[in-house]
Amino acid sequence: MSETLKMTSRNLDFYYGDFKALHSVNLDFRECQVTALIGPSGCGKSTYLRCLNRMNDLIPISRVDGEVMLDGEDIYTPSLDVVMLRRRVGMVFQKPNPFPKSIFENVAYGLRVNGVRDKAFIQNRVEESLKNAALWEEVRDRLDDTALGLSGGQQQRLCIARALAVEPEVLLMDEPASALDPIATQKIEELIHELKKNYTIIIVTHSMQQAARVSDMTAFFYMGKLIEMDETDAIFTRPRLKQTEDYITGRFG
Ligand SMILES: Nc1ncnc2c1ncn2[C@@H]1O[C@H](COP(=O)(O)OP(=O)(O)OP(=O)(O)O)[C@@H](O)[C@H]1O
Repeated sequence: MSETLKMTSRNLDFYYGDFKALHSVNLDFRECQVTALIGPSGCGKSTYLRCLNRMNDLIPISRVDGEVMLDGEDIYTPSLDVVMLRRRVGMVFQKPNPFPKSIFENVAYGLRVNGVRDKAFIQNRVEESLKNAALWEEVRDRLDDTALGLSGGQQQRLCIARALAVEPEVLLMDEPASALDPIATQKIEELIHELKKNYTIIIVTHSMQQAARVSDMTAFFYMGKLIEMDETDAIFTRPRLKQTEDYITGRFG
C-alpha cells in the first residue's frame, strides 16, 4: 500500500457567511487509497469534500482558512489555475447528472472543453474511460444515443467515465450510490475497488456498511469537526473515542 500523501488539509476552517461549518480539519489522504467520510447529516462532510477541489468557491458568501495541499502544493494559492485543479481532482455527485447529449459526447466533454481536437485520441479515450467505469459492454452499440435514456446506475457510471476521461489523480465522490438500487450500488462499489489501483478516492457516504466495504481509511465528522480518522477496520471494530463508537453503533445520527 502506498505511503505517499496525495492530499492533506491543515487547520481547515470553512464559513458560510457567519456560520462556521468546518473547524480546523487536519486530514491526510494516501495515494491509491479509498477514504470514507462519515458522520450524521449536516456535520460538514460534503462541505469538506468540496473544499478539496475548490467547488465551494462558487458560493459567494463562503470563506476558507487553512491549507489544502495536493502533492505538497497549496490549492488555495491565488495564482493556481482552478480549471487545472478540477481536472486533477475530479468529482462525482450524489445524483447522476449526465448532460442532455449522447453517451459519447458526455464522456468526450471534458476533453473538448480542454481543447482536445484529435478525433482518434478522443475516440480511444472515450472507450477507455467507459471500460474503466465498467459501462463499455452495456453501451458500445449505442454511443450516439442520448445519455438520458440510460438507467440511474448506468448514468452514474457514465458520470464516473466522464470524470475519468480527463485523467484525474483524485476522485471525490459525494454519496455516489445513494440514489441507486442495491444492484447498481454493488456495481459502483466494485468499480471503486478497481479504480483505487490508479486513483486516490475520497467518498462521502451515509452508509456505514458501504464505508466498511469500500474504504481503507475512515474519517468520522461531527458538527464540523473531524473526530477520529483511522483504518476502516479499526474505526468499526475498536474506535478510540466514545463519540465515534456511539455513532457507528447507531446510538445517534
Ligand atoms: N450553501 C450553503 N449555505 C449555507 N449553509 C450551508 C450551505 N451548504 C451547507 N450548509 C450548512 O453547512 C453545514 C454542513 O453541511 P454539509 O452539507 O457539508 O453536511 P453533510 O455532512 O454533507 O450533510 P448531509 O449528510 O446531510 O449531506 C450544515 O449546517 C448546512 O446547513
